[in-house]
Amino acid sequence: MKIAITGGGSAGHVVPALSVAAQLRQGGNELVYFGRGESIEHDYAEKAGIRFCPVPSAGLKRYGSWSNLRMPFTVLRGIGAAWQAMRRERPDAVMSKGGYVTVPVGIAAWLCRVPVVIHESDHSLGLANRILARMAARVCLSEPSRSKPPRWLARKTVVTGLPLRHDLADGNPDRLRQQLGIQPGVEVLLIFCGSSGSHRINAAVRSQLDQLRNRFAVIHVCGKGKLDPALDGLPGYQQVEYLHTDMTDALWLADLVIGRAGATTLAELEALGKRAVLIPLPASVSRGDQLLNAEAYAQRHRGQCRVIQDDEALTGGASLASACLHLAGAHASFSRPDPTVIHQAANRVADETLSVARPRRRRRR
Ligand SMILES: CC(=O)N[C@H]1[C@@H](OP(=O)(O)OP(=O)(O)OC[C@H]2O[C@@H](n3ccc(=O)[nH]c3=O)[C@H](O)[C@@H]2O)O[C@H](CO)[C@@H](O)[C@@H]1O
Repeated sequence: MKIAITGGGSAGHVVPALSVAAQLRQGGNELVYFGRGESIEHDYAEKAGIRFCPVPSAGLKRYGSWSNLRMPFTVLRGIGAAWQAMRRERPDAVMSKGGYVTVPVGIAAWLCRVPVVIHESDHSLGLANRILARMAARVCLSEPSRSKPPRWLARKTVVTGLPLRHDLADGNPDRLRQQLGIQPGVEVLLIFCGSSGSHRINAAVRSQLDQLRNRFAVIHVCGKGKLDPALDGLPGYQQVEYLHTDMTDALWLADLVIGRAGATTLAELEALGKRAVLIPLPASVSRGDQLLNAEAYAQRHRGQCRVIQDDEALTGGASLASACLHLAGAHASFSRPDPTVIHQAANRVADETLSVARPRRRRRR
């Protein structure tokens, strides 16, 4: 079969999309990725060796912005580009992982009668998935819905779990420890805030570096363009913009993680049994799912997780440092993850996609 994958805007969508892609490829299926040109999805698809079809798209800014006026026209252009690519590529199904780029792709697939499977990681459907749910053949969820869905939606919904990064079972923490020159026995604090980093959390961490470095070797993933050159070479502190292939090793190496509460990040921390200080994205700048994600994680991992609100208290940084010191040395439940469990959700989404695929005739290239 030939499957088109789409999903983008942030790694929280792209990482799971690629783990489903890896399962599909293992089963001998042909892949093509639909996403925005020069984007995070383009980088990841290229690294995974998946052919890429660029599709223009734009999302709605939650704070009033003039660019919202242009958005419908960009989406229309995107539908046109995706429609043309769909007619050329003739995929048998589309697996759509969320993010605004999926809207023109999903609509074009629906117009071309290509079955679409969507996956939602969060507690409630994101805007793109809400738009595509009616057109989708299948709606995959990470966990059972908290509210009763309408009958038309319940009929096509399946709970698959959240596809975890496909190399999560293969971490090699010693390699990274050696590469970064961290002494054996020193506890490692890994800080990363989703895929783009957070100015506010970076500032809070930097204001407490002396305390944190006293207790931990600190690996700070700051986000693109968010490094502080003044801190280069500071003993016990390493800053990087982004971790690509090293991310799994960093997750394995970390004794404690400071992060946002994106669903993909939390699923990774959960799979590896990591202690965490979570600072969920506030409802003022999101639809509030991270608050629910963080609360649920803290309840499941009592004594191993602290949740701090992103407010004035965070800006001072002291609450962040004291939460880290409180959790330092706490008993952690890390265990080597079982690869079958790691690949389970990606496998299920791949199976759902193949089950709705409609084989079509393709022109010979
Ligand atoms: C601001 C926003 O809308 N965030 C949403 C976005 O999260 P966003 O994409 O920001 O973040 P997530 O925490 O869900 O996932 C981040 C992913 O990036 C990876 N990573 C991160 C940093 C790095 O240097 N290298 C790397 O590989 C992480 O391992 C993880 O796989 O999608 C999630 C899943 O739908 C939602 O729950 C979040 O609410």
